[in-house]
Amino acid sequence: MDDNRGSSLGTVTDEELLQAQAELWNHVFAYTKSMSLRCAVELGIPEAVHRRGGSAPVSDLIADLCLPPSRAPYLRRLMRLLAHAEPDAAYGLTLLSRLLVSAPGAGQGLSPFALAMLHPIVVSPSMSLASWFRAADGTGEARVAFAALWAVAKEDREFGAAFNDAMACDGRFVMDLIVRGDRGAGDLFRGLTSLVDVGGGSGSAAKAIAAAFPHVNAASWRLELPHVVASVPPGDGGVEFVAGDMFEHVPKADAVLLKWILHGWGDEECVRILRRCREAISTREAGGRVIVMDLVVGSCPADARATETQLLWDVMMMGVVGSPERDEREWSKIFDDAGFSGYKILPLLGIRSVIEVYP
Ligand SMILES: C[S@@+](CC[C@H](N)C(=O)[O-])C[C@H]1O[C@@H](n2cnc3c(N)ncnc32)[C@H](O)[C@@H]1O
Repeated sequence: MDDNRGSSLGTVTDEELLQAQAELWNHVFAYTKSMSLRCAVELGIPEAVHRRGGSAPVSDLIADLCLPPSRAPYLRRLMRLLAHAEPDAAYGLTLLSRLLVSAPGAGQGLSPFALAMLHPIVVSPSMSLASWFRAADGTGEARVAFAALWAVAKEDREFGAAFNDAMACDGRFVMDLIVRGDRGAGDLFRGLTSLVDVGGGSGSAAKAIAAAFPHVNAASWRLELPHVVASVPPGDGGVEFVAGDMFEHVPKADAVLLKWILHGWGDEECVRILRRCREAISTREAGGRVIVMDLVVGSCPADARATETQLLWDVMMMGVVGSPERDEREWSKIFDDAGFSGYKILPLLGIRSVIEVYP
């Protein structure tokens, strides 16, 4: 194993690299915390917590603030992020509500200051989580609005190129760790004779797997949307591209890789994708499995900073794409609903995990 990355840094271990990546995300998504605080203030949460004597379960907040009941799981996520930084979540919220509602001498507290300083223009252009929370129950229009924002961003050529670069860069980063196998991840692809990388993007992950594991190389595909396939030169990286839609059909193979796919979709869509994957893979006895690379919220309980990064991702995904990250219980439910018989979570990628899901 060659652990020495770059002479100026001396020896950098895989663990440190993963920590550095999490730290980078903490900075990148720092605005998510401000966005969440603004949302809480706009919704009147500090006042509601204050009226309830300093603490209130989410169900009470939903009722007190007349928010649609369907928003309860999302409000729980928002409060989870806001409360996380405090050693004692309830105490932290009490303090926050005191500060914002009744700071001594401030008369009306500091809410107006927080609102001004956390104005959407400062925090995040054209995005108001609070209006999403207030949106009428069951309409889903806010999700559509966020999805539309996301789509506009993706249509922006500069953003599109940056997004694709980011994905390709992550594919190389993760696969380098896995392929070198220092963390026991090398076993993931052992024994497989074929693999489909569903939503494989630029293909950096599939290419790394094909190069490192020639037995998989014999029959590997990347399934991508037709316009993505059309944009890639033929013969790129020795991994064949297949144009298609993962909701309709996944080509047959021993295993399917879903790297950073499912966290972008709601539960129903995930179950549909996973059903197609289940139809595609070999039996469990023959080594068939779906390899999910995604975040399992709560997978690093002893590391408060890592957990914070997970919660930032959670609220960021909830706000931008409308689909939050999942904890183990939530993952387990969608695997069950898609007809899988079991799964194993391997916390191999820092704040992200590899989940092997068995037919
Ligand atoms: C977040 S990117 C992940 C890319 C890659 N797996 C990675 O981790 O770098 C999601 C990918 O899914 C692809 N995708 C979206 N909808 C799809 C569909 N219905 N069928 C196949 N691929 C799809 C997108 O084109 C995009 O490349």
